[in-house]
Amino acid sequence: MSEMLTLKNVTKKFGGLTAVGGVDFSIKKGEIFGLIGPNGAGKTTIFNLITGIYGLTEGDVLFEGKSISGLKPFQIANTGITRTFQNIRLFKNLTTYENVLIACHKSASYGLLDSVFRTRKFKNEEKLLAKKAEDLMELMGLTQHKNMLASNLPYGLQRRLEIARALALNPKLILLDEPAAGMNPEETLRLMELIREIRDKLDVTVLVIEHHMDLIMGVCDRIFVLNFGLPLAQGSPKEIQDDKNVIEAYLGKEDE
Ligand SMILES: Nc1ncnc2c1ncn2[C@@H]1O[C@H](COP(=O)(O)OP(=O)(O)OP(=O)(O)O)[C@@H](O)[C@H]1O
Repeated sequence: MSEMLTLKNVTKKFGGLTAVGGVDFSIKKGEIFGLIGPNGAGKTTIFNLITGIYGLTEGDVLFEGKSISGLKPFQIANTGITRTFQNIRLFKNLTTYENVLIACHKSASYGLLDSVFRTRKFKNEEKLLAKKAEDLMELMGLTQHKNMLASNLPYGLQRRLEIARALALNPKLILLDEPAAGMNPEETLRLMELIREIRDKLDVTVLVIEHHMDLIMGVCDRIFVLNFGLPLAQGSPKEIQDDKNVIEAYLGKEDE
């Protein structure tokens, strides 16, 4: 498996606070990679550094072997990295279908005149984009809620809709920021299956931040643990579960 994303000595300081310091990890193509750590450990900051929302203080981020540090967020999205957010960001007054379809239109190749004169090119492409939106809704279990306003969807489905929208941009790598937040155990289990399907059916590599340990341990190939912005451990779910430092970071020392 070739390396898809590589973080080298990734560091972000906010004034005197080192939110992320000296983080190194590599994600291989086709992996489901987990990023965990206690609250405030720096996980979302790492997503913001990868996607260009924040600039790096030190270090480098490479995507498919090329540095992407310094690129603007839209340029990074164009290389094939998309994400979801901890606080859901949907078009609340549009339907499920419209939310996905708008994102699909990012890949439309027809011009303004084609759309004004409704040329054959326009009509053919519109059909393909509609089919793509339908397929994504099907994959994410949203078809029966197609015409519901995003604001009226139950919370768990809004999270799935966010993922469908991120997938509509044809990513090679998707970053999921706490996708199971607010979900019940049954919804979380379904989400685990969906994350596997995204990797297996769409050939998308996944980097996921999550506090639900059942999800992380059940779905990830490898896991990276951050504590106070610093690397704490890296390994398979079993290795992480048995790691003394990780147990201490989450539960505290036995004699405390
Ligand atoms: N824009 C910012 N300005 C100043 N400090 C920030 C900024 N963004 C994050 N921080 C700080 O950086 C640290 C890491 O925050 P971050 O949100 O990345 O943690 P997290 O691991 O994602 O936490 P959680 O699990 O609670 O979402 C925190 O101390 C936070 O207050």
